[in-house]
Amino acid sequence: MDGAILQKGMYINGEEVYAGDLFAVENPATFEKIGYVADGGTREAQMAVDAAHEAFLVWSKKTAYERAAHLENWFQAISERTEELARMITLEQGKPLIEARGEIAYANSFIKWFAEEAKRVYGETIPASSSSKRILVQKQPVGVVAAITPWNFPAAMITRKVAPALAAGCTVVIKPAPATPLTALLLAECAHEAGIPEGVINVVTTNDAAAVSDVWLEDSRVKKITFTGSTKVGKQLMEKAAKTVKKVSLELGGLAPFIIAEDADINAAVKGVMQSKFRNAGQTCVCANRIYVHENIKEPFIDAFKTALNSLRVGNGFEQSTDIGPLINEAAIEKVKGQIDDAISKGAKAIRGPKADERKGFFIEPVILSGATDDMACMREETFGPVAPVSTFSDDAEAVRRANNTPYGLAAYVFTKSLQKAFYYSENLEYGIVGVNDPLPATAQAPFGGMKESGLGREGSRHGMDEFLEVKYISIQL
Ligand SMILES: NC(=O)C1=CN([C@@H]2O[C@H](COP(=O)(O)OP(=O)(O)OC[C@H]3O[C@@H](n4cnc5c(N)ncnc54)[C@H](O)[C@@H]3O)[C@@H](O)[C@H]2O)C=CC1
Ligand SMILES: O=C(O)[C@H](O)CS(=O)(=O)O
Repeated sequence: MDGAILQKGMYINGEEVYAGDLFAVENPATFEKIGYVADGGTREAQMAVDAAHEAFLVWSKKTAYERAAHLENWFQAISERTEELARMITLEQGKPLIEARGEIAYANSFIKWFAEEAKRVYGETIPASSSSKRILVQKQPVGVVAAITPWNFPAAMITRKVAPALAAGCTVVIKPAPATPLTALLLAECAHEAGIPEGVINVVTTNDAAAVSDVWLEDSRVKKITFTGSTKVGKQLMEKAAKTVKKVSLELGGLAPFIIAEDADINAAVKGVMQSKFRNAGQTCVCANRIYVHENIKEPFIDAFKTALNSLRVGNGFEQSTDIGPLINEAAIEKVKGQIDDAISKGAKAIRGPKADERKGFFIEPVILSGATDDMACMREETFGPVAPVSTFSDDAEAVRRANNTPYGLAAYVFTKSLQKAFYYSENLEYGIVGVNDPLPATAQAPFGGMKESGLGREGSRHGMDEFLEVKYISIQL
């Protein structure tokens, strides 16, 4: 092993912990090893819950104002290390540096938002039907929370869970994706610097996700599982959580329809689909996955879309000209290529954008698939890549029917200038998030989450606090 590069232990009970083995973290744009990280197992998983449980007894008894102050200090520490954090995201995940900087700001906005929400965890009194009784309702933290997070937003998917958990008075054990553990450890370092007490935040890095998460799922001291990732894994976690009736929040896969109504501003629609489709190389759960354009405006839309596609640059995220970085791994490349081949075999026409310079890396050029039909894999399965299938529709009812014809229900988009169409679509689309002329709706102030098999619960907004709180009814007989 090259001793010159980064070597990091886990962060448990305020200390750096090694487990004997290490696993490598590689740059998806160059295949270079950027660091080695401790490969935790069941012992470290247990240690983390022990630490979080001990810390919960004190952290949960702090006032909301004390917890808010700690979160504000964490926010400040992250703000001061934004560039370092952003560069780590680009190194281990590949996204363009400008997007990585944006992710740190987005991640930090949850810490700022929930530092404020901590002070607004209101209870209530309810008029009793008996004159000799008084009814109180209090909200209390659920306890130790286990967070299992993905590689596509290695910072934001952690703070979107940890910030409300800490604000509510919970403590956390985190298992980041093995592809992007270094960002998670840097966030923990910022929390340590900010003075968040030992045991409140714990990070267990591992190449054996199931071994670590099974310890947490079986431990009755862990009261909640919060997960972002594939629907397949989300279902497995939900099933295992049932054994100890843990609370569960799931942000799972999407299959976002992007509908362009007959009256839409075509240039605005093209700009919107470029932002939604190609952000993070298409590796977001809310990316436009299926583009439905009214048949009467298909040609001008495709022409404008093709021009915009050709302006994209594929390359290393550290190069200022890069719009699309690498995908996360070989399996992602194979999955995306498979969907493209399937579409072409079923009659789609591929309009390919610029290739990456010939060099290493999990690069794939962006592509529009014109003439897409709903039987194609790219129209039925989450792509997680820079592929834009375009299909036409004749009327709004058809567009809604086809958009809803999926087990997924995370995000949907509609571009129109008509108020009537805006309300028709937004009220009839079966999705937790509907962007009306807005391709980038995600923000800390708003509830983010899916319907159907795209998940359970909401992250962000005041709703994000409820996921980490128990509602206690206190009845007093006078
Ligand atoms: N909704 C979203 O934001 C995301 C959706 N995905 C979808 O999932 C597909 C596969 O991507 P992956 O990164 O492989 O997602 P994944 O669901 O396999 O991984 C997400 C997290 O779950 C962990 N994990 C995996 N298997 C586990 C198990 N059996 N028990 C406990 N934890 C486990 C991983 O280590 C990672 O931390 C993507 O192509 C995409 O379609 C992936 C990442 C984020
Ligand atoms: O998991 C994801 O892909 C993110 O939640 C998407 S967003 O929050 O950055 O829009």
